[in-house]
Amino acid sequence: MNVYKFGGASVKDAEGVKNLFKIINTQRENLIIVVSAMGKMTDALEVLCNSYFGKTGNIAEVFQRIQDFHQQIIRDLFGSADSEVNARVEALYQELDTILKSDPSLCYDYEYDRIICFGELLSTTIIAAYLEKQGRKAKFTDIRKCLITDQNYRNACVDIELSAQLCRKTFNFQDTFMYITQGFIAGTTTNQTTTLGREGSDYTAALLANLLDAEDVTIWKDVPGIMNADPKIYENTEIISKLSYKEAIELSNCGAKVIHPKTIKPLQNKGIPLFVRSFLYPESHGSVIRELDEKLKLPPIYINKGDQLLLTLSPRDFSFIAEEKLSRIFATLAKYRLRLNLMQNSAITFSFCIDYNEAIFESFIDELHDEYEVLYNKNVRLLTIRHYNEDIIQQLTSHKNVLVEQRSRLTARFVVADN
Ligand SMILES: Nc1ncnc2c1ncn2[C@@H]1O[C@H](COP(=O)(O)OP(=O)(O)O)[C@@H](O)[C@H]1O
Ligand SMILES: N[C@@H](CC(=O)OP(=O)(O)O)C(=O)O
Repeated sequence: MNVYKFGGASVKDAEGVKNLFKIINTQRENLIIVVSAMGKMTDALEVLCNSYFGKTGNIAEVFQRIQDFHQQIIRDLFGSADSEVNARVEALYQELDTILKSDPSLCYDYEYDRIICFGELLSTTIIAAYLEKQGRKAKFTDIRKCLITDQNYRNACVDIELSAQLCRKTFNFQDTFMYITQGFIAGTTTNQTTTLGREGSDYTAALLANLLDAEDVTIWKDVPGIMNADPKIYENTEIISKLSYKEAIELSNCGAKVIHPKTIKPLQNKGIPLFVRSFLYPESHGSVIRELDEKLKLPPIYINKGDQLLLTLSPRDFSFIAEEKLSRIFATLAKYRLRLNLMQNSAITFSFCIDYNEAIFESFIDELHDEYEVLYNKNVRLLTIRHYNEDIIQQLTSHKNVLVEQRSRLTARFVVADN
């Protein structure tokens, strides 16, 4: 059995859906198709959720834009005559409308998950109907019934044992050899919707592959494979055709957007290969991530993580930054769900980089202020160079304002202020 994952970029319009059909149509093995929301629909649903929760009043307008986007794709795929797909999609709009007309609870994260899931529910409903129309029926499966998580809304943690049982029952391949299901979303034992963290559909594909012992996973992207840098930012990038799991974990963890960081572990645990291939050139092999015996000679790989906040804390009482202080700083980071992207300490300072988040910036700093003098730089970027050499460091950092620098045997990291 294989798992294919199609992200938002691959199904951003009717042409994308037709292309998905062409790709899966060549497949002869048992297959699970995992799909994300179409195009930028998760961003649009976030705006809708914020309007609903903050009662800002333009709910109807945003909701209409979301419906118009999907209706255009439906018209392009089915013409105006297909009433069945329209009925299914209309039922989803109704369900969402009912939520939007009720008063929100006090829990933003709960409201977020029950609204944001409609991106994936709409995309899989439309694509399932299109595949059926083309004569390649894929069984529509609501992942929320079998991928079970705790109630940590927006960043839920999967109950592996229960999900394994339920997923094996659901994806049993007895009456079909193809399923279509949603990435990113999941459910609780009490039928609440949860999500696995933004861009978590790659992770869903890896989880399903692990739970069902898939042969391999392919994620279809708008790039030829894993490149030595983001081809949308840098020129003259080259494809890396083979990578070890360990290397892939390091890259995604440093911010290489091409794979979600949580994706690799479930695959590594079962030795399942991950292919990253281009949906634009499906005949090309792309990249494969797997257990590798040989030591690969890799070119310098560089990752640019923008919109970072660099903070430097110095205790007001001039005491040392020791374990107790660090553990309190970590607890504050965990409270705000902030992930450390880089850290460095001296006797009386602790510096770290996190993703900048306007919504919590002030209260986070306020919380640290009593105990520390807090200095910060907004709008910096974190540049990571794996397998570095002096030439590439020179090329990427010369004439730049480097605020922090760290080097280990394989990795060099720089916090850079561009202005
Ligand atoms: N090293 C890299 N190799 C390839 N793509 C990369 C790399 N680093 C960042 N990217 C970016 O990742 C994007 C694909 O990931 P993403 O947009 O999350 O896909 P999707 O949402 O379709 O799953 C590419 O368009 C590219 O800009
Ligand atoms: N739609 C979700 C999940 C996801 O993984 O999407 P994509 O595969 O398009 O990155 C998001 O945008 O966060």
